[in-house]
Amino acid sequence: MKIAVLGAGSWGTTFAKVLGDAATGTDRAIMVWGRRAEVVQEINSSHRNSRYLADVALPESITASTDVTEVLHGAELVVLAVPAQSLRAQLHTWAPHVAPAAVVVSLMKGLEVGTDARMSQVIAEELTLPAEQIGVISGPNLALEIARQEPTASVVACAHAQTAAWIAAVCTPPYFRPYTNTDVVGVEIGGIVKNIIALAVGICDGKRMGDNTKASVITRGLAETTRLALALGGEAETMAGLAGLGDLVATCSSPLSRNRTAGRLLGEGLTLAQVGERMTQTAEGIKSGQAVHDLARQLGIEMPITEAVVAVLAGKLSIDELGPLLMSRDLKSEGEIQA
Ligand SMILES: NC(=O)C1=CN([C@@H]2O[C@H](COP(=O)(O)OP(=O)(O)OC[C@H]3O[C@@H](n4cnc5c(N)ncnc54)[C@H](O)[C@@H]3O)[C@@H](O)[C@H]2O)C=CC1
Ligand SMILES: O=C(CO)COP(=O)(O)O
Repeated sequence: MKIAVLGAGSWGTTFAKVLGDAATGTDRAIMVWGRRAEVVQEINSSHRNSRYLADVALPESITASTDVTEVLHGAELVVLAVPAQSLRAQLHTWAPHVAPAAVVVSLMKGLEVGTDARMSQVIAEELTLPAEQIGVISGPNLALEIARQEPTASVVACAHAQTAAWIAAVCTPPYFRPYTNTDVVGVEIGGIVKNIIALAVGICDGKRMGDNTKASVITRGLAETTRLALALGGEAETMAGLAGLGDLVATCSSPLSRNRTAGRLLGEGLTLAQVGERMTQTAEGIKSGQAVHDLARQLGIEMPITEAVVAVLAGKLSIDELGPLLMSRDLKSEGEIQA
């Protein structure tokens, strides 16, 4: 079996390792596409990607190339792990090389700015694939912890349960346990919005705020994530699961999170441009925030934390105004779905 992983960053490389470790001793071949020749060369010569994964050793079944034609040739599973805003343009180039029967899986947690499309929708449009060939993987999945083989659960979602089960069976090494779900919308929305909530929690950290404050942001963040997911046809149970609550907790708690780190730097007083200079990896919430905000507006959904974070990112709200703005909202019942 051949598997193509497009994107040799933190999560793409880690997921390639998951795929390799899930099939030790078989003839599975995993080929990774990377933009940078030096990253590709290091994977091939030393079985490492030190730029993203320090000294983690990669399985020998993984090879890499900068030539996407070679990587996609004969791949029955194609895994996509590039920054969300770059996916559509990349798929224009990649589409002719994807086998018509291939199952395509998104690892990405972003919403496309301008179209408000989820990554599974971008894939469906650009590759003209049916829903049964499109999967999404999301959950509390900080790449470096998984690369270090720390036990982790995740969610494989596909509208067709059989495809989800097939994908899950392909990516189950001893340290990674995927659960299946047919709620693609809920799984994707959970992964997208938690990045924005993590920016807010990071801001709290940067302002040296305590755990009550952060737990309040996380919990109300889940409430607004759930509102959006339900409005789009997602399920409340998904939001209480690994791709909702699970990912939100992991991302908002971990110093490994790029989104929380970006928020912390903003909270410490750096400008967005200065944060951008410091970050070497993708913090999807910074760009997706605007798309989530636009989508919520269109649907008439209140997402106050997202709205406030987006205003901060746009320079329309100062960090010091953020807390008082959220605290002065009208009082309401916790049970109100539209609150
Ligand atoms: N790192 C993590 O812990 C996790 C990341 N994700 C998601 O996976 C996706 C990929 O993230 P990471 O691998 O962490 O990011 P990363 O920043 O570590 O790597 C991104 C990769 O995409 C490449 N890239 C950058 N701009 C590009 C462009 N315009 N066209 C094509 N390739 C480009 C980079 O060279 C790099 O190989 C994101 O949507 C992220 O939210 C999801 C779960 C865990
Ligand atoms: O999605 C992630 C964990 O599940 C990674 O979060 P960050 O992109 O904030 O690092």
